[in-house]
Order: sequence, then C-alpha cells, then structure tokens
Amino acid sequence: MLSDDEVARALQDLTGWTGDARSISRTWTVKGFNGAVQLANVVAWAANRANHHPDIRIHDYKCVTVTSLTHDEGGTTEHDLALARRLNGILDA
Ligand SMILES: C[C@H](O)[C@H](O)[C@H]1CNC2=NC(N)=NC(=O)C2=N1
Repeated sequence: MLSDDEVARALQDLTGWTGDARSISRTWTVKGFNGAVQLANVVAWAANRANHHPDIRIHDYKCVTVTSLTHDEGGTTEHDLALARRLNGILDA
C-alpha cells in the first residue's frame, strides 16, 4: 500500500484522477448513455488485460466513474496507479 503523500505525488501526473491511500477515482462525462456504456466496456477490457478490476459506475445518464483500489491490500497500490495511467493513455488519446 501507498501513503496519502505517495498517492498525492503520483496523482500530480495523472490528469483527472483524485484520491488518497484508500482509493483513486476519475469521472468521464460523455455524450450519452450509450457512450457511457461503451466507455465502461473499454475500462472493463483494460482491467481484464491487467487482471486488475476497478469499480465502474455509470451514473447521471452520461457519466462513468472509475474507482480503483487493490482489494488484496485494502487500499491504493502501484497496480491502481498503473491502471489509471493505462486508462488515461487509452481514453485521453
Ligand atoms: C487472483 C487475482 O489475481 C486477484 O484476485 C486480483 C484480481 N483483480 C483484482 N482487482 C483489484 N482491484 N484488486 C485486487 O486485489 C484484485 N485481485
């Protein structure tokens, strides 16, 4: 697990992500519900490839919030930061 300070430092280079030692999150807002479902599917695909599975919440019709923590360790780890970097690489392209 990482400390609040370590997570805060890492998040400086992760556009859109917030969080602390417990978990990290980012919300994407897209054009509509189907776009949100599509984005959630991209996240699920990347998560399966990484074998690291975040919470994915579709809400408010066209928003997707991804929350990542490492359940085996009970908080934020390098696995969560790696997934966040990967998702930004795919979705902010
Ligand atoms: C056995 C398997 O590798 C583990 O259960 C993985 C799968 N995906 C996971 N995803 C997340 N977010 N946290 C985990 O601890 C975790 N563990």
